[in-house]
Amino acid sequence: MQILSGQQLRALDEMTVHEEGITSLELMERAVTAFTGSFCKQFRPSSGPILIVCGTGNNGGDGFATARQLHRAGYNTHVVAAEFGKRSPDNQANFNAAKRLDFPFTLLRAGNPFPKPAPGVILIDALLGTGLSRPLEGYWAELIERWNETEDITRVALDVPSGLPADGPATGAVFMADHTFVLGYPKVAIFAPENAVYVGEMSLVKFKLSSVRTVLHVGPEGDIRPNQMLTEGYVATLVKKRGNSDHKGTFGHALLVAGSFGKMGAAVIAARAVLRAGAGLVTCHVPRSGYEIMQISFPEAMCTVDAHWYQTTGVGDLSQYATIGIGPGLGTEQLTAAALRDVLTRYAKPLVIDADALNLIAQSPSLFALIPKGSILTPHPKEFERLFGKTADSFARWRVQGEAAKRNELVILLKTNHTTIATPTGKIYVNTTGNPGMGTAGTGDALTGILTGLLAQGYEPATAATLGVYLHGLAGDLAAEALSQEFLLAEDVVNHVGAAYQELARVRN
Ligand SMILES: NC(=O)C1=CN([C@@H]2O[C@H](COP(=O)(O)OP(=O)(O)OC[C@H]3O[C@@H](n4cnc5c(N)ncnc54)[C@H](O)[C@@H]3O)[C@@H](O)[C@H]2O)[C@@H](O)CC1
Ligand SMILES: Nc1ncnc2c1ncn2[C@@H]1O[C@H](COP(=O)(O)OP(=O)(O)O)[C@@H](O)[C@H]1O
Ligand SMILES: [K+]
Repeated sequence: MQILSGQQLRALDEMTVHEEGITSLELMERAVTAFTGSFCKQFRPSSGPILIVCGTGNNGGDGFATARQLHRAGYNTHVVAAEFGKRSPDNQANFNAAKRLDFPFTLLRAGNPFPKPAPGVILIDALLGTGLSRPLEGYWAELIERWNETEDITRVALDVPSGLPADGPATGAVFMADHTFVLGYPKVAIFAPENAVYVGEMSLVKFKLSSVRTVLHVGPEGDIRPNQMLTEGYVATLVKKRGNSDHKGTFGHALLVAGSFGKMGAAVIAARAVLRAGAGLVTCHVPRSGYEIMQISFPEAMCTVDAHWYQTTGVGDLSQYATIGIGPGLGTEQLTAAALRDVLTRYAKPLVIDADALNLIAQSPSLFALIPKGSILTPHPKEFERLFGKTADSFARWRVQGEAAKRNELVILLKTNHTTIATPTGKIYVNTTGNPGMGTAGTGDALTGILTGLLAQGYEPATAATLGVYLHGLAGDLAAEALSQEFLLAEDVVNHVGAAYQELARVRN
């Protein structure tokens, strides 16, 4: 699904009004009806009294219309109408309509005593939406800060948390929502890891709008940032069907170069993931000390053994492998750097490069130029920084990520709670699966194995990366559902890849 900028969203509203011959007020009512439909599924009239704080723009207009609809649906509703500017016409119309109804309605001007929500209140923030033009300041910033500190209330943001710019870093006060109901299309700021604290749990509220294709030419121009949100429906279409006569030769033979003394677990986790993702065969190249560990832990894997007892110093013939995954637990010794250089020099097909292989490349930048086109790099933010330098925030990081992927014809991941996947064509996907339970040792190794397993099966690199990242997060979600986030181990993620495939098959059929 397309991620739209504030400018594109405004253009889409105008296009919808124009194409359908409706008024912008009717469009607002449509958006709010979709929102209250979604809201009422999660919060019942018995969930608590509703306090809706409305600003003077269209976000506030949505707020007044929400109050009217929730009041009619039997919710105990109270409106606070903030007065900090001139009301937009649709805001004024919904303000007037809400005022005529018999629920508590308070006008709030800068300097008034701060309204204090009672314990148990569900506070709906409709102060500011995508029209934010400067940071929140003074009285209104303080109001937001106070509400952020109020305990025993549930904070719900309508469209975006007030104070959060749709397209750039937040600089002033921002409402900290427990739950954000995003209207129409996702805005990029909600995916920045530093904004997770403001967005909380996200729901996308869908309603009828014109085709996004009509506004893709709208700015900001030259902006490099995530432009596609991965959805289950889309990812499900990426999974290849298996032919009845296919066999382990068809599904590819992957080489995994991973593990060193004390870090053989990374190699075992990744090797399992290669086969669980569906590859036909996996051979693991391991140091001598890792041979028995691998054979006993994972008998399905074959092994080639390095001359060195503790680390990888040289990998043999590469010609038989459909792809290579290199890096998990590899260590960063000089002898291993030489082995990596040798692999990158001799192997021309796309491979998966992770962890210590990325650290080795960061230490010897001349290795970067040797990476075969189409390869998938999987840094987490620290590894990303070592490779590409320091960046101020996610927006700067996304730009560097997108530019590097395009310039070098690589697929570059940035692994976070919303992993982004930059492709050589300039698309940047953002992932929507995964959970904090996956912040546990070895889940990155599992991802490397999954990606290697998909490349081995002949998936194009960008497809392997988008499907692999989504599948990995979905497996983590299903594992957390079954076991709890706290209990989760990397092997649980690998063990739920099957259930994740089944879920994708269900969505597709
Ligand atoms: N397609 C959609 O998604 C739809 C979205 N609508 C709503 O429209 C909203 C956007 O409406 P607007 O463009 O009117 O924007 P806002 O409702 O965010 O408000 C903008 C107003 O606030 C003022 N303002 C901006 N920053 C301020 C600050 N820091 N302090 C004080 N005042 C500030 C502006 O000067 C302007 O008057 C969306 O967030 C959404 O809620 C719906 O009404 C219609 C359909
Ligand atoms: N809060 C979270 N939400 C979603 N995914 C997460 C979260 N925390 C971690 N992950 C995922 O878990 C993986 C961790 O990878 P990495 O940091 O390389 O771990 P390791 O080095 O231990 O294998 C990444 O794919 C990351 O996206
Ligand atoms: K809001």
